[in-house]
Amino acid sequence: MKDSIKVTFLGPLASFSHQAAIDSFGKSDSVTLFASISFAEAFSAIQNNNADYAVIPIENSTNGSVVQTLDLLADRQGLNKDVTVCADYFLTVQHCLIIGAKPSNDNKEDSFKSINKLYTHPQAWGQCENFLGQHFRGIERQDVSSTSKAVEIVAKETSGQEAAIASKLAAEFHGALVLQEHIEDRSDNTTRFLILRNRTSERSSNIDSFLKTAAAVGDIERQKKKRKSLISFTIEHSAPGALADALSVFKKHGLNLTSINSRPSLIRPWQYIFFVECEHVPTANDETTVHLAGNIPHITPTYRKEGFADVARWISLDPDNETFIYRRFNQLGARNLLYLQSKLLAIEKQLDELDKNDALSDDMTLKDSARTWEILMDLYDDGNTDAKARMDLIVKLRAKLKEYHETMLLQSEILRLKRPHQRALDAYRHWFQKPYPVLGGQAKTSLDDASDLTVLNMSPETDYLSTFLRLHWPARPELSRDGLQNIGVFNESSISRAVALITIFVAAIVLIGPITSLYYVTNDAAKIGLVTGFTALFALSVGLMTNARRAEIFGATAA
Ligand SMILES: O=C(O)C(=O)C[C@]1(C(=O)O)C=C[C@@H](O)C=C1
Repeated sequence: MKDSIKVTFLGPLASFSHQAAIDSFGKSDSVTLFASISFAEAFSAIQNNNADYAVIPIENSTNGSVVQTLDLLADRQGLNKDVTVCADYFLTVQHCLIIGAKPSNDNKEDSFKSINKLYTHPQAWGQCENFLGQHFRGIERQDVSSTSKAVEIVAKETSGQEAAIASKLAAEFHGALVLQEHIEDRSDNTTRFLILRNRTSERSSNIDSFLKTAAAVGDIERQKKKRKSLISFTIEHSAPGALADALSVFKKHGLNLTSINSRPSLIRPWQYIFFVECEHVPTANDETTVHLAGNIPHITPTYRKEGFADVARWISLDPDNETFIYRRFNQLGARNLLYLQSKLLAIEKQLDELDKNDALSDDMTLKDSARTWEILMDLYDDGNTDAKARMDLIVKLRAKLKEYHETMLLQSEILRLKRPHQRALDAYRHWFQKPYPVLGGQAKTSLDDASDLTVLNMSPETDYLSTFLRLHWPARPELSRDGLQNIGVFNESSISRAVALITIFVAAIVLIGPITSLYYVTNDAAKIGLVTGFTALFALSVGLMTNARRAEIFGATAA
């Protein structure tokens, strides 16, 4: 027997999401419906293949978008990268005011008056604003994870002081009492649900074979004719008209825009992720939406760069290139040179043996070939085996020695490269590791051994003043990969400018100071004290504010 398909929805049972799941997939042995405690949990059930489908609300005709769902679709942390939308379903949503037990008094208005706290899902408040404004102005409202959770809470409360906003079905399911039906502002109040699946899963690839009725995907004729797509992207928000240009591409391709939403990108303020839904009639060779993204000017499809591409993006972000940090492989470099050296030692020994052989030979021409290149060449051209052996060895030697010397020079360059700054290394490590290492395999360990790391840019100033300023410079915060922490980012040129200004100012004081003060001071002891003080101050400021070496400080102070 085939495994039943697993469908998840926002629980507990009897929520509107549960109703939408039953309507879409039906109730049978081939379908297992199970509740998730949040939308995020339903998304991760799909990502981890713990569910085949998830039924998630995306928008309501009265109250607009479900922002929690948009945020999960934006997937800023790359947690749900395989989650995709495969169908949608429209559910008429009728709300009721529900209490835990029968009120003592039959007068509805009196029962309303005894209620001092209301519970429901945040999406439901805005769908019942007229009713709430009329009867419950100023009454405490408590957001809960779903409408059925709200009923579960008030069902335990029998004083009639707490009420939930939810469906009639939820009231029946939890054994609660409906005080007022149809409290929604509009009789056509409808919530649209998306049906999600994991794009890598074979099992869920044919949604049509699982949907209970054609209604679950809308009018069947309409579905045959039109295809719906949800595309998310960001734009270069500083480019004038970028959004208008992006949207005009949909028109050009005959795509009817049915909705547009945006959420903050959380990369920088006032930059947005746009969600555009469009409908079009598929053609025989339908690749419209596939090519669409490439045709939108200034568009950045909001897929997250992964792995090596993501690390390369991060490394190149730093304007001072302090993050060009790589392993230097000191041990491997040393070992490679040792192998090359051993190879040359072997060639050297073979050459020595050939020399000995030629020296002891009775063949006078061969002996001469040790001294005269032309004779060696003649012998070689005549096919003399000794000369051939020597020539082959010379060619080998030439290639190996070249390789050895080139490697040596490269290695000596590499040895001159500086260690990364601890500050840059800490920021890189933090970004690389949180919430999980961005690279897999051995590359995961590439930043572990600080003593074997090198930074490729020319090291910025290493004097004490620059170091002090770097530690205290007001930095622009940038969100780390885990979305939890801010990393301080600043431009090294601001530090250089500040150091230059402070240095000029102090230099002026230590040079002009003694001249002017000696003019006014007449006492000899005070004069000696002043000269000593200013000389010490000069030596100290050169030591702290410049990267002069000891000999240079000594020389400058003596002068
Ligand atoms: O709380 C529920 O019952 C849900 O299924 C969630 C939800 C929503 O988020 O839109 C579903 C339909 C209604 O619009 C109200 C709440």
